[in-house]
Amino acid sequence: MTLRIIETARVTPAVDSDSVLNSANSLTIPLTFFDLPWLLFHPVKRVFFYKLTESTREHFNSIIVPKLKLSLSLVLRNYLPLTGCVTWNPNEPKPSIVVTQNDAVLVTIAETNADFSHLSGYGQRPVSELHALLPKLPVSDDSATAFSIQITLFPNQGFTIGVAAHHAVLDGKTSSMFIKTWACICKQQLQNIPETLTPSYDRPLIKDMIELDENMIEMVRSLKGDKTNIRSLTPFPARELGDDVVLATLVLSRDDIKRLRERVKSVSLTLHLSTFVIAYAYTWTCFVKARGGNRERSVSLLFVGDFRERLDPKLPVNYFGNCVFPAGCYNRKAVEFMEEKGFVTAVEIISDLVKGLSSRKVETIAESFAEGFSFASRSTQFGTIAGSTRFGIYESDFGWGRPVKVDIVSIDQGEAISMAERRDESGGVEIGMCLKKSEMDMFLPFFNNDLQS
Ligand SMILES: CC(C)(COP(=O)(O)OP(=O)(O)OC[C@H]1O[C@@H](n2cnc3c(N)ncnc32)[C@H](O)[C@@H]1OP(=O)(O)O)[C@@H](O)C(=O)NCCC(=O)NCCSC(=O)CC(=O)O
Repeated sequence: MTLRIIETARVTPAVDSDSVLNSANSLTIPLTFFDLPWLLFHPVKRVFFYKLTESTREHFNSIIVPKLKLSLSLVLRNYLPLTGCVTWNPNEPKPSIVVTQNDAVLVTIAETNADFSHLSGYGQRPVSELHALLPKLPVSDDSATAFSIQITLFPNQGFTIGVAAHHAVLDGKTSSMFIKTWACICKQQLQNIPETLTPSYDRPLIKDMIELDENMIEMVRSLKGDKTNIRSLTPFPARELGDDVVLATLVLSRDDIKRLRERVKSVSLTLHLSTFVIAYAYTWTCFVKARGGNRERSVSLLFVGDFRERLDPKLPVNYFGNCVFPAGCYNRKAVEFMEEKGFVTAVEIISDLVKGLSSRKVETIAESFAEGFSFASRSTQFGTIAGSTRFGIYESDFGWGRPVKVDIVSIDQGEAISMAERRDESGGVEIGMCLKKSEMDMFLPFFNNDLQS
C-alpha cells in the first residue's frame, strides 16, 4: 500500500470567552497516582473505519475534512488537555499536563490506495498497514504530546480516523467518551457539548496521597531501568515487529457466550459469569493451548477495572483522566489452562478477580501495579485486556454512519487482547489479537473448534 500525506494541520480549540486559558495563559493539571503508572507506556492507538463509496477526493476535501476539523475545534474547548503535553518541571515532584494558549491537536490528512474492505475486515491483516493509518505521538525526554489524529481517505471506498492517546493523560473510558462527543457535535452540527457528555476535571475528588505518588513514580522508574535521566518522558523501548505480524478480530456471538456460560454453570452457580469473564477466560485458554510448549511454564494474566464507580465516594462517570485499578493472577502453570477443565479454571480466576475489585483499597494501588508489571517480564505468556465491552465505541457516528470496524492496533506492543461490544448485536463481543502469522494460524483453529465442542 502507499500513503500520501496531504496536510498536517493544527486544530486549536474554538475561541471561548470563558476559557481558563484567557486569564492565566496556561493550564497545569498534575497527574494523579491513577495516571502515573502509564507515564512511559506507548500510546493507545485506535483506528475507526467509515465506509463511504461517495468519498471522492472532492467530497473528502470540501465536506468531510472541514466538518471534522470544525467539530474538533468546538469539542476541544471542553477537552483542553488533549491539546497539551505532559511535562515535568524540575521544581515539581511529579509530571503535569500543561496547556498553553494556541496549543493544538495535530491532525494529519492523508490518502491511501489500500483496500478498505480488507483492512476493515475481521480476517488477518498486516499490522504494519494498520499503523500507516495512525498518527505519531511526538515525545522527547522533556515533553510528551497528549493526543494526535490522522484522517485517511480511501478514494471511493471510505475514510479512517486514527487516534493516538497518551495513556497517562486519559484512559479508555475518557478516550471513547471524547470520540463519541466529537462525533455527536459533528453529526448534529452542535455548537456546544451536551451536559451528559461534558468531562469533569474535578481532580480534588481524588485525595492527594503524596506517598502514593512517590511510590508510583519509583515503580515506573524501576521498570525503565535507565538511571541517567530519571525525569525522562521517553517511553519503554518499543517492541520490534516483523512484517509477519498480523491483527485479527474474532467474534463471540451472544449465543456463543450463552453456550460457554452453560459449560461453567454446571460446575458452579456462584461465579460472576459476565460476557467479559467468559470471553477473557475462553480467549486466554485457547491462547495458552495454542502456544503449547513446556506445560510447567509460568503464565500470568491481568486486566484493569474502571474505578470511578468503585471509589468511595464515587467519581463522576465523566471524570477526565485515568481511574483504573489492576487485578491479576500471576505465576500459574500453563498446564492449568491447557487441560480439559482449563476454561473453568480461567473463569473461576477471572470471576474472583472481578468480584474482588470493589473491595480493593486505593492505598494498595502502587504495589498492585508493581506486582502486575513485574510478572510481565517473568512470565512466558502474559495476558492483558485493552478496551472494554462497555465503551460503546461503535456509537461514534460523525454523520456518515457508524464505523464498520474499530481496531485497537497498539495491542501489538504486548500480548494484549482487545475487547469491544459487537457492532450489530447486543450481548456479543469482538476480540482483537495481534500475533506472528504462524502463531495466529495455530491459535485460530483452537478458538473456532473449541466453540463447537
Ligand atoms: C472489571 C470489569 C472489566 C468487569 O466487567 P464485567 O462485565 O465482568 O462486570 P461488571 O460488574 O462491570 O458488569 C456485569 C454485567 O453488568 C453489565 N454492566 C455493568 N455496568 C454497566 C455499564 N455501565 N454499562 C453497560 N453494562 C454494564 C455488564 O455488561 C455485565 O453484563 P454482561 O453479562 O451482559 O456482560 C468492568 O467492570 C470494568 O471496569 N470495565 C472497564 C474496564 C476499562 O476501563 N478498561 C479500559 C482500560 S484503558 C485501555 O484499555 C485503553 C483504551 O481503551 O483506550
